[in-house]
Formats: sequence, C-alpha cells, structure tokens
Amino acid sequence: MTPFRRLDLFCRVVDNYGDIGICWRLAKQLAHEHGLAVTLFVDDLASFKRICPQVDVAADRQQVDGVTVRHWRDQDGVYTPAEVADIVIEFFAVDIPPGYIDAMAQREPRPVWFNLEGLTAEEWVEGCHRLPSMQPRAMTKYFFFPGFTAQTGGLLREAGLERQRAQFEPSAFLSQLGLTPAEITSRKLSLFCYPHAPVSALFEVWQNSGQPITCLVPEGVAADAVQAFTGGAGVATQGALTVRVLPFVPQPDYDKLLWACDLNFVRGEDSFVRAQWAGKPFIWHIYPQDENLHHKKLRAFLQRYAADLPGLADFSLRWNGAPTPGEADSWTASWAALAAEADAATARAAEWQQQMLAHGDLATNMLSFAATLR
Ligand SMILES: Cc1cn([C@H]2C[C@H](O)[C@@H](COP(=O)(O)OP(=O)(O)O[C@H]3O[C@@H](C)[C@H](O)[C@@H](O)[C@H]3O)O2)c(=O)[nH]c1=O
Repeated sequence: MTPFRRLDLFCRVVDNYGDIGICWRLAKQLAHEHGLAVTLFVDDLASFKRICPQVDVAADRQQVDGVTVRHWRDQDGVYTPAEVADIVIEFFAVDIPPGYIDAMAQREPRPVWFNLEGLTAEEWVEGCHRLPSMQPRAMTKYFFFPGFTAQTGGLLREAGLERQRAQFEPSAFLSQLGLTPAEITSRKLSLFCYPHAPVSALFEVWQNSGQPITCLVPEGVAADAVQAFTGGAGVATQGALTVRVLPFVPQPDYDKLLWACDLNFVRGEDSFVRAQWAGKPFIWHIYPQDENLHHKKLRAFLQRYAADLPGLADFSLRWNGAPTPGEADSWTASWAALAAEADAATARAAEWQQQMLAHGDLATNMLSFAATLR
C-alpha cells in the first residue's frame, strides 16, 4: 500500500502519440492499481483523443477513466500549496508552470518530484537512474529512467495484462476489424512506422514471397506507400500480399492488434514496449534523432535483445537506415533471413518477456522508490 494519496503528472505532446500514450498509460495504472488520485496535465487534447476517444477536446477539466485530466494551456497559472499533490512527475523534463513550482516550495511536506525520462537500452542510464538533482528553495528532483535491467525503473506494464492476453480471442477481434477468413489464416503483420521507412521496397518483397501475407496498417501510417499499393482503397491484394488499412484504434485495441499478429512493426517508445509484452517477434522503427544518435540506441537494444538473432538484427538496422555488417544485400535476402529465424525469434520474444517481468513494472517501482524518500 502506497503512503501517498495524490499524484500530478505533467505531459507535453512534442510529437505524435507516444508522449501522451505513455503518460495516459501511467496515469491510469497509478489510479486503478495503486488507488492514487491522479491529475494528468496535458497540453494537446486532440492527440490524446486519437488514442482515447472519450476525451472531450473542449474541456478544461474532465474525468476520464478515473483520472482527472486538465488542459494545460499555459505557464501562467497560480496554484496554492494545497493544490500540489504528494508526488509530482514531469515527463521528459517538461517545464512545470512556475506558479506550480512556487506552490511546491511552500508545501509541507514537499512533494516527491520526479523527472521521468525516455527509454533507452544504453548502459549509462543505470548510473543516472534515481539520481537527485538539487533545485532552488531546498527542493530535490529525482531522475527516473525506464529500462531493461534491474538497475533501472523497468517498463510500464499493467497488472492484468498477461491475463487479458491469455484470454484474448484473435479471430473474433480480427473479423470485427473486417478481415476475411483467408486474411485471418494468412501470415499477419501489423505496420506502425515513421514516414521515412522503406515500406514500398518491403511490399514488393512480400508481394513476390509466395506465402499469403496480410499487412494491417493503421490509417495515416506509411501513407504514400499504402496509397501507391491500394490506389486509395481500404484493402488491396497484389500477388501474395494483401494490404488492409485499419482505423487508428483506441489504445487498448492496439494491444489486441499486436497480440493477433505474427510479426509487428512498431515505433517510438510505447508501441515498442507493447510489442515486447505481446510476446511476438517485432521490428522497431526508432524515433529519429540528430547525428544518428538513434542508431546508437538501436544497436544498444539489439545487443541486448537480438545477440542470437542475426537476421532480426540485420533487418532492424536496415529498416532504420543504419549501416549493417550483415550478409544480406537486398530486401529479399533480409526478409528471407528474418523469416528463416521465425521460430527462434518467437522463442526469444517469450524468453525476453520473462526477463523483463522479473524487473517489476515502472509504476510500482516508482512508488516504491518514492516511499523511501519520505
Ligand atoms: C497505431 C496506433 C497506436 N496507438 C498508440 C500506441 C501508443 O500509445 C501510441 C504511439 O506511441 P509510440 O509508439 O511511442 O510512437 P509515436 O511516434 O507516436 O510517439 C513518440 O515517440 C517517442 C519516442 C517520442 O518521444 C514522442 O515525441 C513521440 O513521437 O499510439 C493507438 O492507440 N492506436 C493505434 O491504432
């Protein structure tokens, strides 16, 4: 049982859906599983609505699934010490409104203050996880890093997730999405990537692969390649490949999509983690950064995950435009090497999941650490 009652979480949507996707998942879990009164301050309700259709984009303050959601419009708000929660989380080092920080400094006791950082497999995070950073007016902020080892905060995971996955019925879900029986029995891939992914090249390989493949693409993803393949129709088949455009589904249904597919292409941070909990092989399109910093992060992950899966490692590097020492010199060869490893990749996905489960989940780890600070 946590000694804390209230928690405020500040989220700025920098880009796409990962920032709000992670904060929303964390906020719900803290409220549902740990009984905290959670307020999520978020600056972009329209992005939020894409993953959570109940959100009212016009509301300044609303209750959504047990969480108070406040539209964070500006930095000018005035807050009283009584409004400040027991725990305050800033996501990705966002600037909390100065008026709120003033109120934090006047509150007794001071709140536990976290900066929740982004996920990376690089080793340095172990040295920075939980480090204190002295703040003006005798306050301390703690860095909290998600991660893949026991020396980090672990990964976000809801307590009931495995049970839900075990009870999941893929055929019913897929037919609700409009898949035909033939598509349901074919090899199914989900595709979520950034616009620069070499999707058309891969479509060509799958088209000529001889084995029926259905590629499920959320609306708006890989838009040019999908348009070129389908000619604007919701579904099209050429050769062995069927490409079917799906609606952008609410966040819980995205998990089901990952559970239902044989191979998932994911991106960013949150879908990347969800693919790991899905226990299925996946290919990660990492969020691009200046000076190819993301290639370093990708390699750090592949070193941990795919040391015994050279086909998957090579394919992942190529998918992200990173130099690869692999043997394959075409997408056909890369795909063949990946496909040949299918059984090993499935076994590795299950093994990795067990390894990650052993580190506990990020929300629980964060609250346990917060309790030591009181
Ligand atoms: C495809 C799909 C995704 N989603 C959800 C799952 C995730 O919560 C969210 C997508 O988030 P991500 O996978 O993280 O990818 P992303 O690219 O959308 O998000 C981010 O990547 C981060 C690394 C950056 O820091 C962010 O600024 C942001 O760009 O959208 C749905 O709810 N329905 C869908 O149909």
